[in-house]
Amino acid sequence: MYLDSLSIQGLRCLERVELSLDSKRNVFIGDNGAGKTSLLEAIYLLGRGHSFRTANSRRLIQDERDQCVVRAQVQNAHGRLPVGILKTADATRVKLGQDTGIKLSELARACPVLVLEPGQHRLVEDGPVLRRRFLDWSVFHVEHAYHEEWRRFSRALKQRNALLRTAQHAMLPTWTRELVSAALKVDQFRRQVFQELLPLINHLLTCFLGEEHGLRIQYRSGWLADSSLEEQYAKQLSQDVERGFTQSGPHRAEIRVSVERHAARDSLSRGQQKLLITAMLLGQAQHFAQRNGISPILLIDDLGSELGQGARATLYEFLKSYSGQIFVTALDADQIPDEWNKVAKMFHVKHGSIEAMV
Ligand SMILES: Nc1ncnc2c1ncn2[C@@H]1O[C@H](COP(=O)(O)OP(=O)(O)OP(=O)(O)O)[C@@H](O)[C@H]1O
Repeated sequence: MYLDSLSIQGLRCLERVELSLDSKRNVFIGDNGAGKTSLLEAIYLLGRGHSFRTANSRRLIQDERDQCVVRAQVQNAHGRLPVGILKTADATRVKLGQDTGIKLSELARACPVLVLEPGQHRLVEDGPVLRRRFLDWSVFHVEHAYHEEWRRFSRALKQRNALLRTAQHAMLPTWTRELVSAALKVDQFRRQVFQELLPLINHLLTCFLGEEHGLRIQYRSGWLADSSLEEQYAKQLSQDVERGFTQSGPHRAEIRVSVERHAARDSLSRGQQKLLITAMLLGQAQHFAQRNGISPILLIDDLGSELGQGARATLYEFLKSYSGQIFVTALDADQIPDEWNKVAKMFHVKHGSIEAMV
């Protein structure tokens, strides 16, 4: 699966861009502020429905415009599929083939994409939400029943929370039973996928940080391990009523990353954090490929920045054997592995316009 061509209109400084792409490696070189990250943002938008830099679509849309549009031809095992996404300040419209009104989940399946970019230190530094999303991306892409179970869980949680806030609790046992049933499924999927991901990530951590890295990554379900979820809901009922929400469950799950009992965010340097995140994302890409037989699109912003020589060599080695399509940005061509000069398609980015180098 890869993007054959790409068209962008009205996204940040990219007024109108039309590109014919290489199925494997595409490199974008340009000065600060030229529009390189915006290009990656456009591709990410196609596969995720939102930006990795902002939750506010208005910022993504070029000043003076009221919408941005990204279109691509996806080449997959069944042939060519046109995909497109249009964003206004408060709406998103998706097109797959000739069909409009498509759900974002369908777009995500057609165009799986992962990004490695400087802002991702938040994956380590922020609370559990981003790490849950990290795991859920993998679960969604390898366990197709997961999405429905997650929706069932979210619906039951919403209903239970609404009931907790009223004085009418007659339906509470029914929705609690539904919540427990969906929660256990969600947890089971997550736990299984986490077990598959972990050895891949650990192997990459060893490559990047050496045998003695001391990092430990654990999955926590979102409720205490010493009793069943049903028992915990029974025990916590009066507190849940008092607070007006359900305190335990998959919505409180966590991927805990620690070094010698300390949270990773308190004990790793910025560079080590970057290596940890790189290992997590590359492990995720490998896992996707093992389970689906195809590799997701990899977006790498500012290739090689903040990495020492050894780590950079490990990353280049990984990318060399990566079978999926890769998009990288860099300030200078000398940040790009030498052997790529012959095989990659090179583009020059300047003031929001992008030209293939000849
Ligand atoms: N909504 C917008 N409308 C128009 N221009 C915008 C908008 N948002 C950002 N820009 C401009 O887009 C330009 C491109 O930024 P981008 O982050 O893509 O650059 P970059 O090439 O990745 O730079 P760097 O190497 O410094 O990260 C910036 O100059 C920024 O001012």
